[in-house]
Amino acid sequence: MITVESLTRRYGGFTAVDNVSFTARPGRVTGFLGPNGAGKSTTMRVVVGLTAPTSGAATIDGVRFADLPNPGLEVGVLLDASAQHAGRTGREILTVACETMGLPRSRVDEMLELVSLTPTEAQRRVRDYSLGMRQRLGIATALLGDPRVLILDEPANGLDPAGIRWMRDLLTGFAGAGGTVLLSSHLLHEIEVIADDLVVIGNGRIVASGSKEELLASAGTLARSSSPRDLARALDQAGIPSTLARDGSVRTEADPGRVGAVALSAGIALVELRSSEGAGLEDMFLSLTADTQREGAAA
Ligand SMILES: Nc1ncnc2c1ncn2[C@@H]1O[C@H](COP(=O)(O)OP(=O)(O)OP(=O)(O)O)[C@@H](O)[C@H]1O
Repeated sequence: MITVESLTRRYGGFTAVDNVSFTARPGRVTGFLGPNGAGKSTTMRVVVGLTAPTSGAATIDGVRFADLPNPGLEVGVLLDASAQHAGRTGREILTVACETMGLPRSRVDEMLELVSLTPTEAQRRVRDYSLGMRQRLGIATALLGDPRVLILDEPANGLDPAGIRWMRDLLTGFAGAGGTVLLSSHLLHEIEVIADDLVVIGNGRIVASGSKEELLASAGTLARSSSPRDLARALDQAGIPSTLARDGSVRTEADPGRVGAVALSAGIALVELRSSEGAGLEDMFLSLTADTQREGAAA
């Protein structure tokens, strides 16, 4: 289990991660979502001991990553596939990692086969790898020590469609066998398919967390009118918090009936009123992070 408790990370006067708490549990894939610059990578870097927290803590089964005696045997990490030693071949990278972890060399070939890197590709220097090949090598390195926890930042980045499906099956199988997976991705469809739990972050703060079903079921209502500001104001006056996206849609946790009644009594004509339930992860993500999106929420 990964536990993040009241984690804050500041850079000078800027707070990149602000009092973040969540858990990623065994047997489940936890999707970590948020707009660009929301604080996902910083949080993951703190979890794996690459960045020190300003305050708060992150532990893996109760132990800080830095205190794990042989971390590669317990936690598989892929944060930046391009950070691998560019002058080494894929095979060399896996061989060195095997030696560091005290594993038999036979693991190298097992992992190369698992991630579908051919013997010829394994002899090539990493600087000549495509992004998808680097990603596959990074996954091979993460899985080398047969860990029970995986922490992956954008692992599907650069993978071809077959690679994405392979990754999906791999992570689902890993969690199905009792492993813990914490996974960040901008590919919301991928997350929707494989995640059991979601943690959504915006501007360094958690804006939602819980099981995927729970969060998707509470997606609320979307309304449109030719005077969206008036609608948002009328809802506010009725004690219903709402978010006005730049595309003019108004989103709220209240049910459509209440929103319709407020619009009617305020004399505002609605051109669209619907429950966001079943609208999927993209709608939920845009709605939850509307205040923190650079572009404002899309339809
Ligand atoms: N070493 C650093 N010094 C100063 N600011 C930093 C540093 N590392 C990260 N930040 C800032 O912290 C914020 C969070 O960055 P982070 O990389 O965690 O975001 P992210 O959610 O992973 O974004 P993306 O989806 O774009 O990868 C950003 O504003 C970033 O510029």
